[in-house]
Amino acid sequence: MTPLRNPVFCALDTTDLNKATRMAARIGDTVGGIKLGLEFFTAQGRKGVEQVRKAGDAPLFLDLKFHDIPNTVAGAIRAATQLKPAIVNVHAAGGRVMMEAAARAATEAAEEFLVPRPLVLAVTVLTSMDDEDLAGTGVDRPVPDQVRALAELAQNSGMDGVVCSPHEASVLRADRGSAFKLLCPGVRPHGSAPDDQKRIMTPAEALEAGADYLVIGRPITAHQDPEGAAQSIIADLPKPAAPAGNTEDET
Ligand SMILES: O=C(O)c1cc(=O)[nH]c(=O)n1[C@@H]1O[C@H](COP(=O)(O)O)[C@@H](O)[C@H]1O
Repeated sequence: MTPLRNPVFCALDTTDLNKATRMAARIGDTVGGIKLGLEFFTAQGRKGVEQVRKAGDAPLFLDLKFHDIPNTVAGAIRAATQLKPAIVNVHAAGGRVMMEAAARAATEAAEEFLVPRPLVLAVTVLTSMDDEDLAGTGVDRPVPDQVRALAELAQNSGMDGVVCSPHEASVLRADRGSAFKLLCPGVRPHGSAPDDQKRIMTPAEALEAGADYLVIGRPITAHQDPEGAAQSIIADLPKPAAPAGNTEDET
């Protein structure tokens, strides 16, 4: 993936094409990337995605969270790859064979259609869920244990990284190494409402915990000044460490 200007993907969760296009035009050159997900795609489809990405001129995370039999997911990844997203995703709970098929489909589609290969990430446990919600699905271990197990499965199945909450970022960074991408929603600047998110941290805390990318939606899009909100979130991020050997001569 080409380097981003910063790690923040802004989620444009709306069914309204004009609203999404206007928002992309307003914040597209401030944020690191734009995320379009199920709400927008179900209403506006591929043409809508193309229109928003032209308006925003920022890398696209196409968040469709595929979870189906391997053949169906491979076909969906193939179709998604043609839209030239930087990132696509599937649910890790779809299992090893499904994730292997997804990774292979991204590689093959990129070669066939002469487009960049997107990163394929696996969603572990949704950031809107806590232990009780997870237990309700029949999984009795605590959320962090389930996230660690799904991340291991995802890495062994050829995923480029996972979607997790910032709460799990530091342990996954230690478990899975520095090359495995960690993309974290569930990010809220100080003073923002959690909304339906249950495992949250601030943008700075999430990056310090080891996140590579942050997904932030409503704290920007529902703000009365979305550009200002995005700029202030980005200004407060810790600066990346300078490369080794690049220290200034202080004499
Ligand atoms: O895959 C995702 O992007 C995702 C995974 C997850 O576990 N939690 C989560 O919130 N998301 C997405 O991240 C965005 C978060 O939006 P806000 O809660 O408005 O910041 C939404 O578009 C969600 O669909």
